Amino acid sequence: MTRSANLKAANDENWRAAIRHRFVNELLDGTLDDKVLAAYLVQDYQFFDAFVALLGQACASAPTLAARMRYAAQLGMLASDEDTYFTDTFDALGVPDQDRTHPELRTPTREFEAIMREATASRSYTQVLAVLVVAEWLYLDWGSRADDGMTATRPEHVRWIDLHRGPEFAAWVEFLRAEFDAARGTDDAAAEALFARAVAAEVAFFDAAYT
Ligand SMILES: Cc1ncc(CO)c(N)n1
Repeated sequence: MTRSANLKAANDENWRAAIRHRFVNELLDGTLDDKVLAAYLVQDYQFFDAFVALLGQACASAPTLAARMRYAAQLGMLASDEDTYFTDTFDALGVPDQDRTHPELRTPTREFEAIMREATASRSYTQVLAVLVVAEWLYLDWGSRADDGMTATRPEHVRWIDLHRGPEFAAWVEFLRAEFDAARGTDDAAAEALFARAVAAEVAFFDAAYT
């Protein structure tokens, strides 16, 4: 098995808890409460901030121009499609400016920020990728559940689902996994620990939207 597949299997319980989470079920069904979606997205916009910084570090730490270009392209997508989704949905749900820029951070958001800050500060391609692989692969896994049929119809739901499935997003995840599986370093233990913490944080992040 590849390193990424091994680590996913080692964290199978939390991984499955995340992709089958009530939040995902209700999102795909289109029954998600607007308050829950807003609470989630307000926290996720802060996640997004640290995530973009982490991708910038991946671009800096990548060993080849080809890989750097892939990160640059993905950063461009995030700055357009994904950032626009947040803004449009905050407008649709009436989220005030303060909550878009300076919300009170929930515990799982703080934990995710700590994980991403740690990976970014290490400047280690392996550690950066450990976190990116979890964040993107786990989201592809729940997003792909919609391929078997979903009943969500509102743009606030459908656009978020569509950002995390389909051939382009799947190819991005394949790229990240291949980079992670090929990366060689002396910090495999640190990368494995970050991977496990990130999977646990994904479950807690969904939980927090309901509290
Ligand atoms: C918490 C979380 N994990 C992963 C993603 C996808 O990168 C996201 N937007 N939010």
